[in-house]
Amino acid sequence: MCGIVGLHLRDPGLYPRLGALLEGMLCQVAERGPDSAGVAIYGDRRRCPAGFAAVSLLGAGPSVRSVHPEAVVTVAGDTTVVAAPLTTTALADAVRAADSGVRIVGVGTDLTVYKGTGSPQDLARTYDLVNASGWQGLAHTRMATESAVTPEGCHPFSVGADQCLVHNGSFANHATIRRDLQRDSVVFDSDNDSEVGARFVARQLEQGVDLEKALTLLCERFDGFYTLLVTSADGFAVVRDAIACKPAIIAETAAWVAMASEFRALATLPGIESARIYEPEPERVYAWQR
Ligand SMILES: NC(=O)CC[C@H](N)C(=O)O
Repeated sequence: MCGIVGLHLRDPGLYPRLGALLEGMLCQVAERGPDSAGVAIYGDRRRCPAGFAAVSLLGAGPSVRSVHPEAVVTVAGDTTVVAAPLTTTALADAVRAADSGVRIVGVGTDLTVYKGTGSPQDLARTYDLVNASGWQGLAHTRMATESAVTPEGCHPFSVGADQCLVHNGSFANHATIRRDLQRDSVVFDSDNDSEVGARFVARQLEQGVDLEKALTLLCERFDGFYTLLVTSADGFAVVRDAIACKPAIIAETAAWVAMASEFRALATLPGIESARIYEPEPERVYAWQR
């Protein structure tokens, strides 16, 4: 199990409703992942003001408040979000200097990430998801297969600026790929197999490969089961393994692109009656750009 939902808005008129639409979608896949739930929001200027960077943190102490005089700090359950008028690198460095025990689980100039264990419905309230606005968002409900039920093991895995990956399934050869990446100095935050996928994609993007190609390379390298939704500063992409045994459905209208593990999560989106609805084919990358 595990539930995935994602919404990429094309119509700016819907931006104020992003969080409310996403919360409705998330609640429809709650029982697919009762262990934990995570959310990523792109473009909510209340959470990450224009000209600011934001970092999402686990295990943050009060000292992170001192990173910048204009810092905006929000605590949402296990996650603390700190936004400040700095570059992403300067903010991450300042946060680590202020609190050496903190784990950074999201960073970007347009992105805020929330993770926690517990019931997805409760967590949606904790993250104040209903009031989020923005142009893109995704959410994941987790039933753990590969690592402990902890906030660190929760998806999304956001390991590069403004990037996120959520996964339904399990990678069979993740330990081998983890070792290969570690040999190339890649550092991991959790034992989760999905983090290996996120680190692999981040590495490709870092080397100048686009999101579509990065996911094609992932299909060549990773064995096992997966439906993945991967997002970047301007992208939204879906891919499934060669057997495609994990469910996925995509719907598109002129106003939005949406994907979910199950159709019922899409059933109440505005305009769904006239959407183009289809099941993504095995090992084909579906990608959209803002
Ligand atoms: N049930 C799933 O799809 C789990 C996804 C992933 N393997 C994890 O443990 O987080």
